[in-house]
Amino acid sequence: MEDGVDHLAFERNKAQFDVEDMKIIWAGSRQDFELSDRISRLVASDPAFRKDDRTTLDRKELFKNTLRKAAYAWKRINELRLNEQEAYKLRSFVDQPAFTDLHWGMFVPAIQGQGTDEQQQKWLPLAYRMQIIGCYAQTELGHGSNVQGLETTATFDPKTDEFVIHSPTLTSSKWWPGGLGKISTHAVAYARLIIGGEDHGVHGFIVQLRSLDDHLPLPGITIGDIGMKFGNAAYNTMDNGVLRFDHVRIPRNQMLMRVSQVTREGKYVSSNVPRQLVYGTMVNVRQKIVADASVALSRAVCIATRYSAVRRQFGSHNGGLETQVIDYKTQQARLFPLLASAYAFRFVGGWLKWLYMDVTERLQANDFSTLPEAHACTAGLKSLTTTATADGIEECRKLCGGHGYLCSSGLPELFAVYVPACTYEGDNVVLLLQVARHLMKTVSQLGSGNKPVGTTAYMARVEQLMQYHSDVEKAEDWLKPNVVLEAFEARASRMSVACAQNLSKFANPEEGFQELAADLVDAAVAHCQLIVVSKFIEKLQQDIPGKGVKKQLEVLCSIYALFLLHKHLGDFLSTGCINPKQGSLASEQLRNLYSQVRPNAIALVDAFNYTDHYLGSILGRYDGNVYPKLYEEAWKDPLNDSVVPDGFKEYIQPMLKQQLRNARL
Ligand SMILES: CCCCCCC/C=C/C(=O)SCCNC(=O)CCNC(=O)[C@H](O)C(C)(C)COP(=O)(O)OP(=O)(O)OC[C@H]1O[C@@H](n2cnc3c(N)ncnc32)[C@H](O)[C@@H]1OP(=O)(O)O
Ligand SMILES: Cc1cc2nc3c(=O)[nH]c(=O)nc-3n(C[C@H](O)[C@H](O)[C@H](O)COP(=O)(O)OP(=O)(O)OC[C@H]3O[C@@H](n4cnc5c(N)ncnc54)[C@H](O)[C@@H]3O)c2cc1C
Repeated sequence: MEDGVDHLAFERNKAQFDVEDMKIIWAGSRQDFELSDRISRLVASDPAFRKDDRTTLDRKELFKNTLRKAAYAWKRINELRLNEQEAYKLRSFVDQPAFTDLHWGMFVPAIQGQGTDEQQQKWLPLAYRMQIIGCYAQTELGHGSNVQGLETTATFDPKTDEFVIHSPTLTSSKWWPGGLGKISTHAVAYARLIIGGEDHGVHGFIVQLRSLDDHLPLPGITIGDIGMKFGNAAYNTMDNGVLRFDHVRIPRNQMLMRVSQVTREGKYVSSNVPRQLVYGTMVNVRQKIVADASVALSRAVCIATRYSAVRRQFGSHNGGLETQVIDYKTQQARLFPLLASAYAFRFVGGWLKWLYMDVTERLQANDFSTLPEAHACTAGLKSLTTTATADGIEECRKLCGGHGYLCSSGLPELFAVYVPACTYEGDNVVLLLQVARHLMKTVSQLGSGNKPVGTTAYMARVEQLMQYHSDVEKAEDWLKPNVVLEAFEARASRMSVACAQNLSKFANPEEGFQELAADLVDAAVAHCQLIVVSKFIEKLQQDIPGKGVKKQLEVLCSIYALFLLHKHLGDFLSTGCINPKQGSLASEQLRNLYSQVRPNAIALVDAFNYTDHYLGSILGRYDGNVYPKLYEEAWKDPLNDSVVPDGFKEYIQPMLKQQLRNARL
């Protein structure tokens, strides 16, 4: 509370649960909470990390400022001897996309996942000490989604024991990699491996791009930034780059050789591992993106919830206070499902992290059985959560009315930084089509003795689910986890089965897949929503300590599920899982649940434990002291540096004088 007054204290006093205990649940454990709390305060209290001036800087200033912060963060990480997890937290709380995200988030994991032991021993220590800085150069001007369509070539030259990396066409120029444009010294670059004229498909190669002495591009390398992106500051702190190779030579041992190798004689040898492991880094990052979705959405929801309790419109009687906008049922129906989604994504993110760790351990033991499940879950949940989060942030902006459109609300920048998550690491529709393929394969194998496992295990009960009709009779029935779960399972399996039946009418299955793509995407969404709902329900079956905490989570879980049911009512009705009366009972129950959340709303967003620095929003201030601070902030705008603006005398005054002369004539 910067001015010592807590304008939201009366809201905080209404809470029916222990917010400190909820903070632990949100963080994952007491240890995680303490770590986040400590590092976020460290960043917030250091003036070198201030970010309130960010939207007024031009691109060059902004970029230089990003470099300064990244270097300072690295200095602090070393001075304080932070471990990997603490360092990651520090970079996240600095809250400014930078080349370091790609270095630590993709370059290092690509070498860890796809490099041999020898390659890891050579490259990782350099990367860990940041003596080299790397990026992930996969996407090209002509191809992003279609990885197999990449055109860059890596041709083996047996005479010199080297690969020749080349960009044969304009469209083969690497385009988009973060950190590439101005900073990276190295890249893991993806290229088609050509040996003796034979194309062995796309593989990863470690390529040095710039001199470690003067940072100039090495011979044969053309490199630069691809230009200004959506939003003002937002993602423009990142140097997304373009790169062309003109017959650049690298030693043979710089091909990442865990999945397949090229021998000195030029023989291509595949290890006994699936070739899809070349895509492993993307699976890793998609998993992280799901966990991050809950962070981005919760930030927006925290801002919109606090501001909705501060903002008043209409309803004043006899000069009394007007109504807090959070009390309007329409505001609740838009805001509280987003609050519930933030918690839902938090828990499914935690589960996905476990799934990823599990598949990683199995892969190390040469067990590849859960790879398709891990790919489908990471792809589908990345798509579902980023779409909902991007839409949710924009909805939060609207929930804040006009003031939400000000940069000082923090929401425009949050949206602009976040929205490319719907595209990067796989376009969300393209990824849902991968889930759909997994579902169609699962359905086609039903009855073959190949029992569906993991998140598709419910399909084993397909016959029962095809017969299912909800037995909900009253609104409270929708609070029973099994009732909700069965309805979601029945809807998802029926949508998948309907797609499979329609596909079977096509002589050419691939043609059918293209034709039915929109329905397949809907089926994939239904399946992914079921995963999120079921993981929320599973979370509630764990021991949840703290006064009133479990009750609040039960309410949020029901809101999340019933909101989806309400939003996709067409699916539930058209598949015959529920009838219209049961649909209206779900809506009735939702209204009850919103009333239960209302007194707890502020405490539920306090549980995210965000500092004012991290939120970066006047509307979302912890103390709710919005109006004086908005007023104060306006005067800081560079336009207000002078009373008469630059350009007035040049352009406006002559116009005014001309009008005056005309009027006199
Ligand atoms: C924390 C870090 C900061 C974040 C900053 C983010 C910065 C952004 C970085 C980037 O964007 S990097 C570039 C990311 N690019 C993409 O995500 C491209 C998206 N495209 C693909 O992933 C793939 O090309 C595709 C869409 C999955 C299709 O691939 P392909 O044509 O090769 O496959 P299919 O023929 O459809 O499938 C073959 C077979 O392989 C299975 N499979 C596909 N992908 C994977 C995978 N990642 N892991 C495991 N298995 C995979 C697929 O299911 C098929 O299986 P079967 O049906 O044959 O059994
Ligand atoms: C901010 C940002 C950062 C990035 N960082 C990196 C990075 O560090 N490294 C890197 O290598 N790449 C990076 N990328 C690139 C990113 O991974 C690609 O943009 C992404 O994979 C989408 O590919 P695309 O651009 O080719 O889209 P396209 O595939 O061209 O998509 C265009 C449209 O076509 C549709 N579409 C495409 N294929 C199909 C299909 N089979 N069926 C139906 N519809 C289809 C899509 O849904 C979309 O609507 C970044 C991108 C952005 C925006």
